[in-house]
Amino acid sequence: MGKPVIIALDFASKDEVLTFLNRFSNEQLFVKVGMELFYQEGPAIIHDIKERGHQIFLDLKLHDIPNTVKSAMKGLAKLQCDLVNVHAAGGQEMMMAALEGLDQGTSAGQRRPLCIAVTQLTSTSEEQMKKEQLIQVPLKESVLHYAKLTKQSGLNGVVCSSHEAAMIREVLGNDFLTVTPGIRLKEDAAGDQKRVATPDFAKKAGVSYMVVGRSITKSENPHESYQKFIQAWEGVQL
Ligand SMILES: O=C(O)c1cc(=O)[nH]c(=O)n1[C@@H]1O[C@H](COP(=O)(O)O)[C@@H](O)[C@H]1O
Repeated sequence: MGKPVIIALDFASKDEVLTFLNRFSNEQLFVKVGMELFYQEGPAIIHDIKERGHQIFLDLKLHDIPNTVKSAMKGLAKLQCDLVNVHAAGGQEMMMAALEGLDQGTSAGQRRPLCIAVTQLTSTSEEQMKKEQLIQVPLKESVLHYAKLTKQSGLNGVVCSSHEAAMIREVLGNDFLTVTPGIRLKEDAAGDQKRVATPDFAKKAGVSYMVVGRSITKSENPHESYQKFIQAWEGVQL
C-alpha cells in the first residue's frame, strides 16, 4: 500500500489546487477530487493532477437508478482514476450496475478503478440517523449492514468512520478496504464531522486509508500538517 493519507482537494478552482500541489512538488500524493472541484473544473482537472503523477480518488458519491449510475461510471472510467465511489444506500442492483459501467468504460490493458461505497456519512450521528433516516438499529449495525451489502455486490470496500473499521475488517476480511474521513489531530476542530478519530486510532483500527481535508488544506503550512498525519500513523507499531 502507498501513502495512508488521501488529501481531500476541496478547492473551488484549478489555480488553488495547483498552488497547493506545488508545495508538494517532490512527493507523490494520493489525493481526492470531490464535488466542489469537479463541478467547477470538470474532467480536465483529473488530467492536470494525473500529469503530476498523483493517485486520484474521484469522490462523486453516485446515488441514482442503476441504469444512470452504470452510464455515468462508464464515462468516469475513461478518466482512469484509481478509486471511485457510490452510496451503498442506492442498493445492490445499483452497486452492481456501477461495476458493470466501470468495466465497460475501461479499455483493454487498463486497470479498472477500484470502487467503494459510502455507508453512513461521517457527518451523521446515531441520533440523527434514527430521527432523520428512521433507521432504528445502532449506527454501527447500519454501517456493517451496508458494508456487507457492498461486499456482496462485488465492490472493493467502503467509506466509513474509523470507529467502525475494526469491526468491518473482522467480519469482511483484511482485503476489503476501509477508507475513513473524519480524521483529526487532537488540536483540530471537528467542524461538521460527527464521527471523528485521530490518525493513531485509525491505524490501530486497521484502516486502509485516512481521508484528510481541512486539517491540511486550510493549514498555514499544509506540507507540515500533512507530515504530522503521516508521522502520527507511522508512529504506531502494530
Ligand atoms: O466519501 C468521502 O470522501 C466522504 C465520506 C464521508 O462519510 N465523510 C466525508 O467527510 N467524506 C469526504 O471527506 C472529506 C473530509 O474533509 P475534512 O472534514 O475537511 O477532513 C470531504 O471531502 C468529504 O466530502
